[in-house]
Amino acid sequence: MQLTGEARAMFMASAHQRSHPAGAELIREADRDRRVFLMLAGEADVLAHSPEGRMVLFSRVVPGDLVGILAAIDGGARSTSVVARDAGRTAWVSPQDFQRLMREPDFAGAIHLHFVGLIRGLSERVYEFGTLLVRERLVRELLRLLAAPGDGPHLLDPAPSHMELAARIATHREAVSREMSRLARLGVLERRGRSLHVPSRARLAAALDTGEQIRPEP
Ligand SMILES: Nc1ncnc2c1ncn2[C@@H]1O[C@@H]2COP(=O)(O)O[C@H]2[C@H]1O
Repeated sequence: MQLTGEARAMFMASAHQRSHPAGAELIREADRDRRVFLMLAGEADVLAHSPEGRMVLFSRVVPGDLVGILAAIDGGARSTSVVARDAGRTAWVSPQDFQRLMREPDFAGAIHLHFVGLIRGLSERVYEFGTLLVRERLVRELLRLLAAPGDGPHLLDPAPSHMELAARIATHREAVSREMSRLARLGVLERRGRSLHVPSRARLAAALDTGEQIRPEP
């Protein structure tokens, strides 16, 4: 959730700041810590591990996002872990300061919008997991990752690994590798070094209709 404008200024007025290295566990699943973090620099993954060690990726935290709200609101344990993808910096407030901020209508309004976005995203994923094939889930996930609107060429740099994509769409790496090869054969994406090039979102979206009818661009 992006915290902007007045709500961000209110948060920063009570916040402490700290830097972290790549791989730092900013939040540990089931922990009792209840601080709320605002990402200032760097990115992080919201994730959980099954008892067998399988990773599920829920979301990506980018600069400007607020994370760690649930425990601060209900006093419960952390719902997931949040792990830094690279070196970065956060601002954090205590659960008591967060509760105080929540009594300010402007701040509470921003948090309500956050929960609406979270519920919409979760509903979309439950729908996808319940009804769609891996093939369709993968294309939808790639379209979400290609955040830029419009239909020009798009670049994911660095490209997400097949393992990461599998953790995002609740499948295994082999299934993702198979589908990525199929999409490359169709000419709707291309691996270029460490990045993934998508010439057209519309053509990638058309791959949702499956079939092998899409031809590589000349
Ligand atoms: N499905 C999800 N999508 C996005 N963010 C989440 C999701 N689940 C948990 N989080 C965030 O990750 C945080 C982990 O700590 P909290 O449970 O305190 O608060 C959680 C939310 O801020």
